[in-house]
Amino acid sequence: MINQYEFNKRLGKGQHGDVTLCTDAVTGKQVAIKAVKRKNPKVDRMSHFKKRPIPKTEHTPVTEQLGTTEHKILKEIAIMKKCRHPHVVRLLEVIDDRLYERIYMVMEYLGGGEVKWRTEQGDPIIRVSQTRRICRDIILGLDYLHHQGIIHRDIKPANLLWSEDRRVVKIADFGVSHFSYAQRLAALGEGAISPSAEDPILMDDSDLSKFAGTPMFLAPEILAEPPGDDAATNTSINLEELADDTVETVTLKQPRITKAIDIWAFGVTLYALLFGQLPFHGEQEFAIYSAIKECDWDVPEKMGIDEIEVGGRHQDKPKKGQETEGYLVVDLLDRLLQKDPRKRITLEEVKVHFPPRYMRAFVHFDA
Ligand SMILES: Nc1ncnc2c1ncn2[C@@H]1O[C@H](COP(=O)(O)OP(=O)(O)OP(=O)(O)O)[C@@H](O)[C@H]1O
Repeated sequence: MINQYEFNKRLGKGQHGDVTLCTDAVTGKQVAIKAVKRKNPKVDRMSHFKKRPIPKTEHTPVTEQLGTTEHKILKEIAIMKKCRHPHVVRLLEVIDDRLYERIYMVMEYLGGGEVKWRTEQGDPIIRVSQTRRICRDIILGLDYLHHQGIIHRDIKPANLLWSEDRRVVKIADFGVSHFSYAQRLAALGEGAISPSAEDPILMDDSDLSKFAGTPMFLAPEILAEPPGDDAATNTSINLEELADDTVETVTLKQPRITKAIDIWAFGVTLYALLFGQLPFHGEQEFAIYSAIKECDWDVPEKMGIDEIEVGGRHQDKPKKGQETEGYLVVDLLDRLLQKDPRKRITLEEVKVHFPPRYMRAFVHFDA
């Protein structure tokens, strides 16, 4: 028990600690508590080993423990504290246990678990209509995050959690997320906020010198610069892990972290949910990276567990109003998986053509 929370059962294990289902003895409500050790010498040694000297940026690092477990957790907390949205997992309280050097993140509990995207045989596991609902929730959640200046950096099915009744999906896991003051300013208009109003830990952008995320979901602009020597140590990573669990952090010379990387990862996620497979393939990690950077993707004949006809990767443009669902899906994927981030569709554009409340099909484009 910690404060009024009774620990029930373990929900999962993250890199920095366990997530446990707990009951709030005062309200009787269930919550999920992530318990993290402030100091994790083993993880810190590994990240120190992987890290290169931090380049100077306009924002000076705010903490001496930069890059340590403690810094990562404090940043994750600062980011989650900013968020209050129906499609973003809510942080309810933080308990700082100085005696045992632990931080407890008390979060709302999402009882439906992670969004699953494939069967053991590698087939789709959900219906196309369900994928549409999940998409709507991600778009709304992501749009909110981007307006807050937050780039999630690890959008993938495993970081999307279902509510108990499976009506709602929420974006979770802000372990590698980044706060961009410039993006926040752009969303609000100049003069709307001052940097001093922000938590100093958020203003530290030294983490932009690294790419973080899950390899199969990384945007091509992140991979554009050849990864350093330390990336070579990753070549033996199991490909199944690459798709589901592994979060890599490798130093890059020129960061290109903008909100467009979340749009790309959303595109990969949409593809995964529809087809039960990923759009880019390769025997090894670097083959996958070059496929992401250089290759086009293809589509299976059918999508969803309901096996709806897709109609092929390149389809003739139908007359307005006569678009099949397959055509609309491929069109949307095409715009999400644009290799050039400047040409990639924005969430504003997706929303204009894809009003969430009237979502008959995936998207309607005039152009
Ligand atoms: N609010 C929540 N409600 C229900 N289950 C949750 C919640 N948050 C996390 N979980 C579950 O706990 C597991 C671990 O979550 P966590 O975010 O710590 O792990 P992770 O994704 O491996 O992150 P990291 O690598 O940053 O430690 C996840 O698999 C998730 O299913």
